[in-house]
Amino acid sequence: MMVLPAPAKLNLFLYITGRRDDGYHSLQTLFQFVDHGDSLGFEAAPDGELSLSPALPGVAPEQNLIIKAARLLQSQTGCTQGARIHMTKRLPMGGGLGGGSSDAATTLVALNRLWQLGLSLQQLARLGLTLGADVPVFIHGQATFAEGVGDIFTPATPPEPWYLVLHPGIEVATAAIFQDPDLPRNSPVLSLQQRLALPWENDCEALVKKRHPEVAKLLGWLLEYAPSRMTGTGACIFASFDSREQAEQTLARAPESVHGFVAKGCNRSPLFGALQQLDAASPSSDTAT
Ligand SMILES: C[C@](O)(CO)[C@H](O)COP(=O)(O)OP(=O)(O)OC[C@H]1O[C@@H](n2ccc(N)nc2=O)[C@H](O)[C@@H]1O
Ligand SMILES: Nc1ncnc2c1ncn2[C@@H]1O[C@H](COP(=O)(O)OP(=O)(O)OP(=O)(O)O)[C@@H](O)[C@H]1O
Repeated sequence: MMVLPAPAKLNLFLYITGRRDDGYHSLQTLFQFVDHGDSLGFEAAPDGELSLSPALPGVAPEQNLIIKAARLLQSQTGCTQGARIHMTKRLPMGGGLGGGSSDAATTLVALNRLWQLGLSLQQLARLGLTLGADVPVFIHGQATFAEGVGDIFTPATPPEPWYLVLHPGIEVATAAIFQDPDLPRNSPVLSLQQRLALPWENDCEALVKKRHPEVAKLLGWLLEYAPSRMTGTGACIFASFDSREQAEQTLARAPESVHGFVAKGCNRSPLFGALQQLDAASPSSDTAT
């Protein structure tokens, strides 16, 4: 079985700079990966058959982004092969950690390899964008300053601290936040250098705190220990630390009902480290470049 990670992302900052006529928002955001996430296992199956286990509570298999990604790849390439996919879900859903998008990205990269389709990362990213706004970032696997509607990328190398990520126990619907009239949408468009030099903020944070007091309460608690922010449209929040120990000590002090994890920031996605290990084990296998 080919086992590959589907890591979480953090939006180290997120500014909303406008709204297009189609309702999508223009953003300036800095993506970084962490070395914690879901894990997916892939095995070839005959006759185009696709299966996923275990099922994700509340998500019908055909709605799962893993199956959607696999079907998309089959239909776009005419591939008649199938796959049995096993999922170890660790990332909370609707957490702003990009779990669904990361699962879709890992599925596209893995099946391109398993089925020997030979698509480039560029081609996979273009397919992935139809599944979710963040899928291309996970496919390119490099920390990125994203602009436009999240589709214009400039590689970036922010510091790679240890993070404590906390989940306030609620799910935030991304679309509802983007539809809320109270969302600020007028941050200035600045260069990456300017953005890096200014304090890092998230334009969705005040609104999500207002709509979800659980987020406000937990963020207030975490800010006592370290600089902290929300990722994406929430609900998760994160704080950065110089050492793993400091992050773990803070997690140990968190209120009992709060779930969280400690992870290292990575400017290169753990997915690509895992693919390199597969290459080293079988150098002749097909790899997207
Ligand atoms: C804001 C981010 O969390 C930053 O990482 C993501 O770009 C959101 O990614 P996502 O949850 O995969 O979002 P999608 O499923 O693509 O879009 C969900 C909804 O968010 C809104 N949306 C999303 C991205 C964007 N640039 N403008 C938007 O207005 C749209 O209403 C869309 O229907
Ligand atoms: N494999 C999957 N993993 C997680 N969610 C999935 C998956 N497939 C479909 N979904 C659906 O997508 C929704 C969003 O899940 P996801 O974990 O990607 O949210 P998120 O972390 O808030 O993403 P983002 O940071 O991109 O806003 C879920 O509520 C669920 O209904």
